[in-house]
Amino acid sequence: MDELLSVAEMYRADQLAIAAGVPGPALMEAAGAAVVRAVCERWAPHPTAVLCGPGNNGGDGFVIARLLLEAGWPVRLALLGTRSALTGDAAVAADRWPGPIEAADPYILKGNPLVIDALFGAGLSRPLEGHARAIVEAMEGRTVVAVDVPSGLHGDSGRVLGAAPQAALTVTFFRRKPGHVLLPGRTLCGEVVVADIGIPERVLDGIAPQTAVNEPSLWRHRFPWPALDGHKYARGHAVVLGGARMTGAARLASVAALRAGAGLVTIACPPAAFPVYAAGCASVIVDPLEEDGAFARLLQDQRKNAVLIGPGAGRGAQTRAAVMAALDARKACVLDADALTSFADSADELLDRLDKRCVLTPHEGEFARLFGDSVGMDGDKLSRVRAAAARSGAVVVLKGADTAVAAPDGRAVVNINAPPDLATAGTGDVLAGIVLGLLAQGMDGFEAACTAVWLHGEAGRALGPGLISDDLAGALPGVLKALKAQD
Ligand SMILES: NC(=O)C1=CN([C@@H]2O[C@H](COP(=O)(O)OP(=O)(O)OC[C@H]3O[C@@H](n4cnc5c(N)ncnc54)[C@H](OP(=O)(O)O)[C@@H]3O)[C@@H](O)[C@H]2O)[C@H](O)CC1
Ligand SMILES: [K+]
Repeated sequence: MDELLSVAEMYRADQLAIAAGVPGPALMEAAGAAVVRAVCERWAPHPTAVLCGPGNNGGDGFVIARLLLEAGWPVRLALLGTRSALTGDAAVAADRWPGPIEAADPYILKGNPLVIDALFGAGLSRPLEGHARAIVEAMEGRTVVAVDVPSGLHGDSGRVLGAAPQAALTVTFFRRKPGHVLLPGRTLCGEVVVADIGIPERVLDGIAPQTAVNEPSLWRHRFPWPALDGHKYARGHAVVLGGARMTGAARLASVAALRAGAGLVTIACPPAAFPVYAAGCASVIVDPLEEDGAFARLLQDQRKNAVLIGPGAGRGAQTRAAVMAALDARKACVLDADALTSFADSADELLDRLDKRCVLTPHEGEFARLFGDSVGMDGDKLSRVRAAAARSGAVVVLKGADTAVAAPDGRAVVNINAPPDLATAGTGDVLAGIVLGLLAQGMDGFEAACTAVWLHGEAGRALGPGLISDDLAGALPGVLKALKAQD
């Protein structure tokens, strides 16, 4: 599993490693050596400036400068702050640096195309200002190798505090932090190398991380592959509420639910729209809702076990009533788009009714409308999605290029396989449909959401530039085949 450790958890990992007998200076030596290894694998020796900060990130810098010098590289080292203010392992590392210590002014970058950024790492505590900010800004246009994180990037949030350089390579230690995968951090880090510096894996038992990169090892063992002796009803009967006018959304979602493995999919729609839906995918059942209360009656069929409401549903009382009908019928639910926005003025009415069999799939705008009052929009993506899941009791998928998924019990993942090509109309409807298809097959809400987000990203990658949402469901068989081959 690819855990993501918060800054506090990373410090804990350090302490646990030291308590287990790995000396602090040995960790710093290994950290520096790992950076040098990564650098030497990518570049031939050329003039390099190592910028060291006042803490242990700077200590790593002193090790790196010494090892590069020993490897024959032309190296200059500059320190932000004074040598006498260095303490602990950083002071030990500075003692072992044989060369001059220069002042960290932008001029040191002149003539040094490669910059090792060891100014601030996990200990960044406030926005960069003044001198620190000036030297970070002066790195623009150079090839930057960041130690742990680009200085100014916060390891928990992925946000920039004041300024941060664009790194070509970031070498971090033991595990990545959320800031390496959340935007804009992920972009600023460039290539990320995770180095083993001798922290024993078992320290994770004492930390029990709750955050991970979304990858198949988290949920593959629960994927509902069809049984040889199964039949279609064993694979669930999913229902999609179709709207009167934006009919494409429900059609995209229904096909995606089928491709994700649901045994049957029904679109329930206004009678006037029946011909449009019926002319769509032949594998989808279309059921016109002839009179008031017809949707609730349709859901009385116990075999219909999962419901999607929102894509193209229209905003207002009718959609709110449909959501309440699905919740009253105790179906596994995916609520997306208009189903979320319809509760913008009465969020608590919805949030008080949800449970972990409900998956909400908002983008940032829908999230603000539904959770703006209870959770707020100031926090980073991971904190907000976690707070939203805790508030609602539901699984929340906060969509974007760095989609994050949280369960009400505190578990969360960040998804990293989605290409930018997925930023096109209708792809959210397809995602909602994949979640629906997995819920219909009995997957638990959090696992269904994580699986769906990953499958959606892989389908996007398989198609690449030029993809439109109509293509995505068709790419799922190939993605699923490859996933199955890994078993
Ligand atoms: N297992 C590991 O991950 C290992 C990591 N190592 C490296 O250690 C750093 C973390 O070191 P730490 O000393 O805790 O923190 P930093 O070096 O990142 O920064 C702390 C100093 O920076 C000052 N600071 C913080 N923010 C600012 C700012 N905006 N402007 C100016 N100065 C700032 C801070 O000052 P305070 O006043 O806040 O105290 C500190 O002086 C980790 O990232 C790794 O690189 C080890 O090598 C071992 C293994
Ligand atoms: K750094």
